[in-house]
Amino acid sequence: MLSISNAVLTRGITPVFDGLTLQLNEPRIGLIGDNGAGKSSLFRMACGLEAPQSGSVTVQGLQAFRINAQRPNLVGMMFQNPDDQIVFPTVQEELALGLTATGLTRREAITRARAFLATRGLEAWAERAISSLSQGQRQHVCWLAILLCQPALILLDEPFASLDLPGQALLHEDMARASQQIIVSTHVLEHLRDFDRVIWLDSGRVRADGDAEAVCAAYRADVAARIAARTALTR
Ligand SMILES: Nc1ncnc2c1ncn2[C@@H]1O[C@H](COP(=O)(O)OP(=O)(O)OP(=O)(O)O)[C@@H](O)[C@H]1O
Repeated sequence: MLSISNAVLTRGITPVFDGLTLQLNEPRIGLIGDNGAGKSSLFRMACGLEAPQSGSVTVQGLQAFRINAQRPNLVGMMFQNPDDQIVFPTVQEELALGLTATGLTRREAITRARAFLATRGLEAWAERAISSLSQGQRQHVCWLAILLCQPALILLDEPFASLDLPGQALLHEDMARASQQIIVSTHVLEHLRDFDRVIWLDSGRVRADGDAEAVCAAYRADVAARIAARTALTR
């Protein structure tokens, strides 16, 4: 599905990836690693927001930078910060945005968005101003927008970060039901327990890749060792 081949990405003078290669085909893939490891950058390349200076990134064989123009519903991305994503003032307009990209008129899209909110018991949200929602509620709106549009590949960048416990449980349930490929970056490793594959990124390189439990255990052990070394230094 998502193929990254020898991608080199540099931001200003900061090297992010220096020849990253990954074939991502499993239904559920987790991305873990320290702050700055490159998780969001990988997502930005995968949805075509950022192109590598060399190498290629394709989704279903289509160059990622062409997705927006040629198949806008191929990849759905949920940003770490919902305010980087939401463009419309009300919930129903925001949800309708992705639907209009699939060919519906604005009126049809709004009707569909309202009906969808009703199926989730959230009809009261339809005309609510986005600015009146909490951070977690905005993240929920971004997730609803993805569910509504049903993109083939879903990228979730720290989707649990602002959600309360019921919201996290709901997201889990929705993900379990979804038939699409989903790639999730998170610092909360428990969320990846049932995943098919986890990749640990370390300074833009793949440090470990494979079984979810094994990769998470390796990362936890590395973090514990670093903390212990730091504690020993400060004694
Ligand atoms: N807007 C930016 N301008 C310049 N460099 C950036 C920018 N955003 C990220 N970087 C750099 O790109 C590299 C990868 O960052 P990225 O955001 O992909 O990491 P991440 O793994 O998603 O981190 P986090 O866990 O904090 O979300 C880091 O070295 C970071 O400093």
